[in-house]
Amino acid sequence: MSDMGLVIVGAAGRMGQTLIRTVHAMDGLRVAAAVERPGSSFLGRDAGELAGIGTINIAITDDPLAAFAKADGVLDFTSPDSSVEFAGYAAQAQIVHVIGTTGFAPEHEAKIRAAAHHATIVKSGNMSLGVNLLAVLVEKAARALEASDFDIEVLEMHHRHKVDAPSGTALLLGEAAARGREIALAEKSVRVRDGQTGPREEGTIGFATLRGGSVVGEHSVILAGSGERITLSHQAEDRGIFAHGAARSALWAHGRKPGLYSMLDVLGLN
Ligand SMILES: NC(=O)C1=CN([C@@H]2O[C@H](COP(=O)(O)OP(=O)(O)OC[C@H]3O[C@@H](n4cnc5c(N)ncnc54)[C@H](OP(=O)(O)O)[C@@H]3O)[C@@H](O)[C@H]2O)C=CC1
Ligand SMILES: O=C(O)C1=N[C@H](C(=O)O)C[C@H](O)C1
Repeated sequence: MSDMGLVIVGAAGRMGQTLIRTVHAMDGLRVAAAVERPGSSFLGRDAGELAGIGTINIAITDDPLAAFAKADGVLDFTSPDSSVEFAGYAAQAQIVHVIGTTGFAPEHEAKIRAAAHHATIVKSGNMSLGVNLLAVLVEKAARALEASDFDIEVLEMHHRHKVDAPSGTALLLGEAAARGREIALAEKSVRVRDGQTGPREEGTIGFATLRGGSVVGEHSVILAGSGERITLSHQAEDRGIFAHGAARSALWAHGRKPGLYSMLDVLGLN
């Protein structure tokens, strides 16, 4: 069988460059095209040279429709509005769309669900094996420990360039805790605390966000009881873990029927 051809959108970004290196090195996959925005200073540059692996004869283009038409799938770590647009194109082309972008509003999520009637979409706030396994552990811990005894807080730190908060991973871990507690996260999350907050409300899930320097991604879920505390955590040391998960998702999704899947489906952890 021929290699699966993938379009990397946002090819010049931190994840885009990591994806170019990962896909180029991986058996069964090839870089079919690399896309940046119209007007980008990277247009026309060779995607391999930009990613530090030498020429791969793929010039960065601003034409996603033409790129999607000749590919089997798309790896997308861009922005919420762009990912919604790309999901529409992936639906038209009836191909695989792996979405790693974070920071979606409910309106974006609804449009992605609609696109998944025709595209095979894998979407996750964190594509690493470690974080998805952590989510399974968090769900179990939250189920085992009563809300009256243990409070749950999610703490995250990322590099100074990150534009959304809480991180997609923090929300994914919060959702896992909420599943364990059989509550709706949207009704029980406390995303900001400032000033005279009053005491902590039992059963809520709190979020705290740190930003600075070059931190790739650190997450802790703290289950705090009286006299003891459990901390489940993950440190990402290299963006390659996310790119590897995205590439693996594309291979898993290839030939599968349209729908909206998660990394838990890909990893068989669901
Ligand atoms: N799920 C996961 O495992 C992970 C998710 N992420 C998420 O991925 C996203 C990107 O992160 P990161 O790589 O650090 O960000 P960067 O800003 O470094 O990269 C994003 C790139 O996408 C480009 N882009 C945006 N919109 C378009 C468009 N319409 N067409 C073509 N190119 C576009 C940007 O161009 P421009 O600068 O011109 O806008 C930029 O080059 C974030 O949402 C982040 O949270 C990151 C790591 C792991
Ligand atoms: O923006 C990032 O860098 C990351 N974003 C994802 C998130 O929002 O959780 C995943 C990872 O932590 C890196």
